[in-house]
Amino acid sequence: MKILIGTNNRAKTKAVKAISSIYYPNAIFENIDVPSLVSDQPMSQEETRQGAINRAKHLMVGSDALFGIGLEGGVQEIDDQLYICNWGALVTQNGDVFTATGAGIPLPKEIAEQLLAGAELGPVMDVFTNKNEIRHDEGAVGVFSNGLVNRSTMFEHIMLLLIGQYEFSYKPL
Ligand SMILES: O=P(O)(O)OP(=O)(O)OP(=O)(O)OC[C@H]1O[C@@H](n2cnc3c(O)ncnc32)[C@H](O)[C@@H]1O
Ligand SMILES: [Mg+2]
Repeated sequence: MKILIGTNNRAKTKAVKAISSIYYPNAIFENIDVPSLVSDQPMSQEETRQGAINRAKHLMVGSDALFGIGLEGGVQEIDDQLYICNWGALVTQNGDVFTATGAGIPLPKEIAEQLLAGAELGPVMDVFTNKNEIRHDEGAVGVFSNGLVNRSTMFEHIMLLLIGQYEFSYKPL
């Protein structure tokens, strides 16, 4: 039984494997770097959700896998604050699409201003933290939650919501 992961990002991959392995212990995982077909830095909930769906759908074209998982990070402006937002999509072999959204916290003003000027969160966070590629590790959510919720834990929650909906929909009543 194969599960496809639409990214090479390590934080996302860790979340998909951790949660899927609980429910499908025999699963074999394959990472495929599919296009999200949205901006590199999605700027709304709608765009972020669409990126996750596009990735998952792309994975399942002509595939015999159990399902494909697309995970996407973005930001959304509410009331002069820029919140990170996160979405996931699970697409099955017969084309069913399940979606779920995850945690959101506001970014500090100095970070938000750079994103609104066209920068991407990943590189901006690396400069801010003086680290390399934190999008593969704790991520912005990990930094600004003081390490209490890191990027992969946050995507694990989305994975639970996706697999939960998938299992519910195929459950005999
Ligand atoms: O390879 P992919 O799967 O695209 O992984 P990614 O890290 O680029 O993740 P997304 O495209 O889903 O995220 C969109 C942008 O926001 C950045 N980003 C999102 N969440 C982040 C986080 O928690 N910490 C740092 N950067 C983040 C990311 O680097 C991108 O610039
Ligand atoms: Mg990306």
